[in-house]
Amino acid sequence: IHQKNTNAVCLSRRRLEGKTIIVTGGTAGMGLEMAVDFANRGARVIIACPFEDEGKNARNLIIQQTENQNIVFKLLNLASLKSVRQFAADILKNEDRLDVLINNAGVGAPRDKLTQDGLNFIMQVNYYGAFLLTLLLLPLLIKTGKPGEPSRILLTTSVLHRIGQMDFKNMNKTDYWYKIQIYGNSKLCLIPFASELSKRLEGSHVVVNNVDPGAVGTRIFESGSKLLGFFLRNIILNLFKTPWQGAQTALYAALDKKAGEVSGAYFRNCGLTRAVNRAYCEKTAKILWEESVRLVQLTNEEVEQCFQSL
Ligand SMILES: NC(=O)c1ccc[n+]([C@@H]2O[C@H](COP(=O)([O-])OP(=O)(O)OC[C@H]3O[C@@H](n4cnc5c(N)ncnc54)[C@H](O)[C@@H]3O)[C@@H](O)[C@H]2O)c1
Repeated sequence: IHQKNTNAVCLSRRRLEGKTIIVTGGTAGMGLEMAVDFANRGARVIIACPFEDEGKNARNLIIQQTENQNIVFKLLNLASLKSVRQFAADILKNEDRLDVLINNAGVGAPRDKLTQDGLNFIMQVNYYGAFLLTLLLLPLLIKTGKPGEPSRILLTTSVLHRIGQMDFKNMNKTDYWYKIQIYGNSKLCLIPFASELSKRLEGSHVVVNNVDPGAVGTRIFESGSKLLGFFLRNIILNLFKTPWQGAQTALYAALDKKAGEVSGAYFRNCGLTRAVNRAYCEKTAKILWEESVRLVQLTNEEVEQCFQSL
């Protein structure tokens, strides 16, 4: 239904005065580019990550570049269920609206195998953390969305979802031969999550979509290996999109009028496309939902509360 923009640049001229946008990981890479763009359009932009210095520097840089003072940095560690709950509670208490939630933060290389919550580190940052945060912020998103002007949730996936697996008996397995497998698993989970959530939000003015930025030259896959680091910096990164280019699909999905008319969809290169077929199995999506609720330790009453204002 959409004309594909082959230059893959978000052409929207929409202004965002009076709107509030959260960009997780809006402190580096593509997230920082998104935050600068939203700030230039006049939005209140909340950026979040677990690193105080990175966050403060990013906030200063955005204010300097855009002259928009309405930029907030908040600590958020997606690898901790407690931190996600604290961040969400702070937002629900202090913000009166939330127009766009961009679940952008992600990690590629494992730091710790398991987190304090007993979950696989990459799975928790890339998937469970985004799952919990999104559910907890639903009341504010539902309150903000209006007919013709929905609030929007974006979930950042990757072409690597294609190598992903979902083994419900072993969701937090760490001993894969290729570490990139866990990254693929986490990115695959975000697709049935978007489908299932979009169904549960039917009748509301909230849309939820996946965005796939393509291959982008950021620090995400930097590891301790000097040789790999050399290849990444000098060879691979030059072939990839720049962070600004990589940010364009998320900007399109957050701003374009037509992109706000679909839910449960997958965007790449500023246009609609589809994920791998098995990502759309309804039965799998339902099992994944239940399993995720259990693993992020949400009670059924809490889940009901998230949707209460529907
Ligand atoms: N770079 C690529 O080629 C590529 C391709 C497809 C998808 N993606 C996805 O795009 C998103 C952005 O990646 P990027 O390439 O800009 O990476 P990046 O490493 O430059 O930025 C990642 C951001 O996430 C934040 N972050 C890291 N750990 C966190 C945690 N525990 N809690 C909260 N925030 C945390 C970082 O502080 C940073 O702001 C990620 O979800 C990534 O998986 C990237």
